[in-house]
Amino acid sequence: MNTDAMPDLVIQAKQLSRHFGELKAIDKLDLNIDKNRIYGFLGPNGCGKTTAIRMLTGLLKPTSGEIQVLGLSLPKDAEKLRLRMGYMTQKFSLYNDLTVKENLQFIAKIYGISGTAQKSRIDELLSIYGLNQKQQQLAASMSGGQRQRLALAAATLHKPDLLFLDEPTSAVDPENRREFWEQLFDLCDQGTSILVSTHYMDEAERCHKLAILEDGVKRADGTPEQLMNNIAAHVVEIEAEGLRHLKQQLVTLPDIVTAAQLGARLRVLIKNTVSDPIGFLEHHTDIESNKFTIVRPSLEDVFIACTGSSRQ
Ligand SMILES: Nc1ncnc2c1ncn2[C@@H]1O[C@H](COP(=O)(O)OP(=O)(O)OP(=O)(O)O)[C@@H](O)[C@H]1O
Repeated sequence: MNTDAMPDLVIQAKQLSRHFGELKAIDKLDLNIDKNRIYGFLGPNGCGKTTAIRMLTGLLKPTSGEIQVLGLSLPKDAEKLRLRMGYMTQKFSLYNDLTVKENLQFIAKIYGISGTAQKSRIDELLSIYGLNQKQQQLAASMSGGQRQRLALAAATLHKPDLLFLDEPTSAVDPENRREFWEQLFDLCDQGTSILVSTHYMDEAERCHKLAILEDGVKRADGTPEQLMNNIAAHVVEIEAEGLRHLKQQLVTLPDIVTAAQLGARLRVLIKNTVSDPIGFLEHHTDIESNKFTIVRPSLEDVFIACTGSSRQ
C-alpha cells in the first residue's frame, strides 16, 4: 500500500477480512483514519468492532487484506507498534488485588519507565484522572467510573501516538461518560489519535468521523454531519391520536423504513425514493397534513436507515 500519498493517516486498511470458520466477523473493510482525530466504530454487539480493533492493534491476524498503522505493516511489525499505541479493552484488564498506584507502577515497568521518570509520570496521571486520593485503594474496590479512569491512565502511561478504546464507557453513568469524553478531547488536543468503538449514538456523534458496522460490513462512514445529510430517507414526525395502530399500519408499507414512537409522536423514516413524503403519508393515512413535520435526521435515524435494524 502506498502511504506516502496520504501522510496524515494513522490507520489504513484495505479489504480487511477475518473469518472464524464460516462466520465473516469482518468482511472486506476499507479504512482511512486521520491523524489527530477521534474515529468511531458504531455498531451493535457482535458486529465485529472488537475483531477489527484486535487486527488493527496487531493482536489478531487477518484472514486477508492489508493494514498500515502509524506507517507500520501489520501483523509483521506488531511488536514495533506495541510501544506506540495504547489499548483499553472492553474488560477491566488491570489487577484487582493491586492498588491504583501499584497498577500504574506495574504498567510503567512493562514499558521500561523507571525511577524519577516513572514517579513524575504516575503523579501526573493520578492528578489528570482525579485518582490522587485513591492511589492506595485496591482496584477491586473502586467504582465503575474510577476503574475506567484508571484504565485510561494505564493505556496512556507511555504517551502513545494512537489509542484504541473498545466500548470504554459501557459500565459508567452519563456524567462519567461526559467527563471521559472531555479527557479524550484533551488527549486528542495533545496529539493523540483515537479509535473508539461504541454502541451509543450520543458517543458516536462526538467523533470527528465514524464507520457504521453491521455483520462485519461497513454500511456507511463519514463525519456525523455528512452521514446525517446523506441519509437515504426522509424523517417525518406525526403528532396524532392512535399512534400504536398507525405504526402497525405504516410499517407494512414497503417505502417505510421504520416507525418508532417517541412519547406523543411517531417518528417515521420514509425511503427517499418517495419524492413527496407528506403527500405520501396523506395518501396512506387519514391524518391531516398539519400533523406531519419533516425533521432533521439524527445519527440514530442514519443507523436505522443503513442497517437492518428497521421495522421494529
Ligand atoms: N475467537 C473467535 N472465535 C469464533 N468466533 C469469534 C471469535 N471472536 C469473535 N467471534 C465472533 O465474531 C463476531 C464479531 O465479534 P466481535 O467481538 O468482534 O463483535 P463486537 O462488535 O465487538 O461485539 P461485542 O461488543 O459484543 O464484543 C461475533 O459473532 C463473535 O461471536
